[in-house]
Amino acid sequence: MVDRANKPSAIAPSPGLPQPRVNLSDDNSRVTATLPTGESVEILLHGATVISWKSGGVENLWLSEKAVLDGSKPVRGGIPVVFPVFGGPPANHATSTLPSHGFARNSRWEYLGKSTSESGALSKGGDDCVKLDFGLYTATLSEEAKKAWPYDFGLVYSVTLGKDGLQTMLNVRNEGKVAFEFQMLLHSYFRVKDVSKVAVKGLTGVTYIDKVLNAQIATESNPAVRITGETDRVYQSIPQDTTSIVEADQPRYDVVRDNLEDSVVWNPWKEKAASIGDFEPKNGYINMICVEVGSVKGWQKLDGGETFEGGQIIRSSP
Ligand SMILES: O=P(O)(O)OC[C@H]1O[C@@H](O)[C@H](O)[C@@H](O)[C@@H]1O
Repeated sequence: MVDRANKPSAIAPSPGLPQPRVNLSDDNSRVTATLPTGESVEILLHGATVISWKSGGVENLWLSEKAVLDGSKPVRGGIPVVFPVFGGPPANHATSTLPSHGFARNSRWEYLGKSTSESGALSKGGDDCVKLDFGLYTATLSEEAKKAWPYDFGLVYSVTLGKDGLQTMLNVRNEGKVAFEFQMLLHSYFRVKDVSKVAVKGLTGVTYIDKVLNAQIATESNPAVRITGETDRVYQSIPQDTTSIVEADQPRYDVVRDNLEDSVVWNPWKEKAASIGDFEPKNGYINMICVEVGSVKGWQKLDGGETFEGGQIIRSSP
């Protein structure tokens, strides 16, 4: 055998790349995931509520110090999932006996497992993001909720943590033969340093219902919506996909809607925060703003076997 002068050296086996770490707590109450680059997310099985999302070492979500995390009531803060009705249910509708914002945020979801994907919206290749799936079905619903909303449904909520952001998607499936109508909303509480320096952009020209002003209907003329008092507005049929939260003129969060047309902008301000028992500290309204993506104008209707999927990608600039 002739020895080649420029024999290639043996290819070294590629060292194991660091993987995302995923942990289900010993009491089966929460799932945490951390990327090798340091980003992390924490989700309670109660409500499939994301209660923490950190990037660049900074917490992006506001969580009340008095938030009840034991499953006895919805979580005040993080990202509660609102389904199948937004706000107080209307009389004469199939949701009429449900609690405000529905049952999803107050039900125990099942953890369906993790996957890493190279093709997701937040992936740039390799194992650089992790997707956590949670399920809620008619069979696992409380008897009370089952009675109040007697449809055969399945929800899969996927939370994907990437280096560049967080994606949360809700998939709704009608598992039965009878059609049902629903609304959905992802009630994100964003953490800010000082809400008086915040502007919400991307809503110009959009019609909204002002819940603080007796549900008066108005059109947003301001390219930068500022929060100067109690704010509770339901922006409808928004043509622009992205709503941006800017703080002290610096980009802070971009909220990109996926197959959802509406967004609620909410801040309780001083008096309302004082009246909410689990809202602490009482001046915490200074450090939060809710921009909640959803489908809340009218109803989504699903016939038997049909599915709907909608959600958001949030990018943070800490
Ligand atoms: O206190 P809850 O049920 O969590 O709701 C908080 C707020 O949620 C917002 O989505 C509503 O527009 C507000 O009207 C409401 O006050």
